[in-house]
Amino acid sequence: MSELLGVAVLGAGHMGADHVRRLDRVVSGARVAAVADPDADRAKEAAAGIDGVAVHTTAEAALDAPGVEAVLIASPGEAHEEALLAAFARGLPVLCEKPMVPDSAGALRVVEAEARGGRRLAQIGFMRRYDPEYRRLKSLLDGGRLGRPLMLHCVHRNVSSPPHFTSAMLVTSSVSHEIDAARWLLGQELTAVTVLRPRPSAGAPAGLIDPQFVLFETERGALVDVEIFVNCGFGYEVRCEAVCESGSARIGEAHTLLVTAAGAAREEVPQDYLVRFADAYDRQVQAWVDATRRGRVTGPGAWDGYAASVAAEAGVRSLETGTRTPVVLAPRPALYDPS
Ligand SMILES: NC(=O)c1ccc[n+]([C@@H]2O[C@H](COP(=O)([O-])OP(=O)(O)OC[C@H]3O[C@@H](n4cnc5c(N)ncnc54)[C@H](O)[C@@H]3O)[C@@H](O)[C@H]2O)c1
Ligand SMILES: O[C@H]1[C@H](O)[C@@H](O)[C@H](O)[C@@H](O)[C@H]1O
Repeated sequence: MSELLGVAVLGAGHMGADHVRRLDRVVSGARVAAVADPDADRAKEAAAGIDGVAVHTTAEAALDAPGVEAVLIASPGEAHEEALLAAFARGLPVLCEKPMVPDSAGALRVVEAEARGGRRLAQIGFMRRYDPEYRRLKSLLDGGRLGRPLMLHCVHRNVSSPPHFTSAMLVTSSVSHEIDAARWLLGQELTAVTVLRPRPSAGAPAGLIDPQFVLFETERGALVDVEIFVNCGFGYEVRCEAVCESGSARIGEAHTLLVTAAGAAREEVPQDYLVRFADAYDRQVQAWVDATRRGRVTGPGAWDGYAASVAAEAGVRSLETGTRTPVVLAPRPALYDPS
């Protein structure tokens, strides 16, 4: 491995361009070796000013570019399976943005391909596991001081959704974060999901079912509720309250800037995830680079990506049918046994 890990970034949109900047200027131990986007101008713009970077319009060409030793996938979810399998075929470690693969059959193919190779290569971009507030909550719950967790109440609000966003994506793209956070915080698999439709907001694009109210059940009887509202118009808000047998703990309310002026105090609310989770993305990518350089995967992996896809797909079915829907996972390959 070279002195600086050579990373190919696939997809140079909102997240991809931000990850290119992060790898180039924030994170230590890595460099951007290639950028690929079918939109050549976008790829060129993201790579501008970086020495020795190859710019391509296909993922395959970027993976085969000189000096590429690892891959960061930030293309749309539908392109992830092909990119992951191409990276595995070359033995390249990967950090893949969520959702790993939006449909569970494709996600299982990724798990099976990695398991066949006998070596963990993929980390999935569930960056909340690196957010300092989420980490404090996790340590508190693991420490057991509050007793067993009984419920998680989660709020996930976006100012607005991108034009391509569908009603299913509220679950597969947005709630995928709560699915992973709940599995990680509670150390339990989800077993069933029910998605309810509150009265639709007049602020949502026509036809989009927004907000939605999602209720997960877990294998040891905890309940997790999630308000997902992606066109709330007023702020990017992510909160989580854990209610345990002898206490509760809440995160997500400390991200405001309090400005006092002209006889009034005003709190500024972040408007998007790049602001709210800036620190988490930096920590996530640094941890991935460090682990990759040691030949390891230490973050959420392909099994976590698969489990999230299954729960989200069951959620979409529940949204369509209005009924409680079981979450059924395939047997977990030994490669993913906890170490
Ligand atoms: N972790 C987070 O909080 C977070 C936030 C936003 C987006 N995301 C995820 O990041 C990914 C990208 O989202 P985005 O908001 O940047 O989307 P985007 O639409 O802004 O960018 C996607 C880019 O990928 C390019 N692309 C399309 N097909 C490609 C392919 N086969 N190979 C390479 N590039 C391809 C597109 O031309 C576009 O430039 C998605 O999986 C999304 O869910 C994660
Ligand atoms: O892709 C984005 C991203 O994952 C954000 O973290 C989430 O808040 C949005 O709802 C989702 O659309």
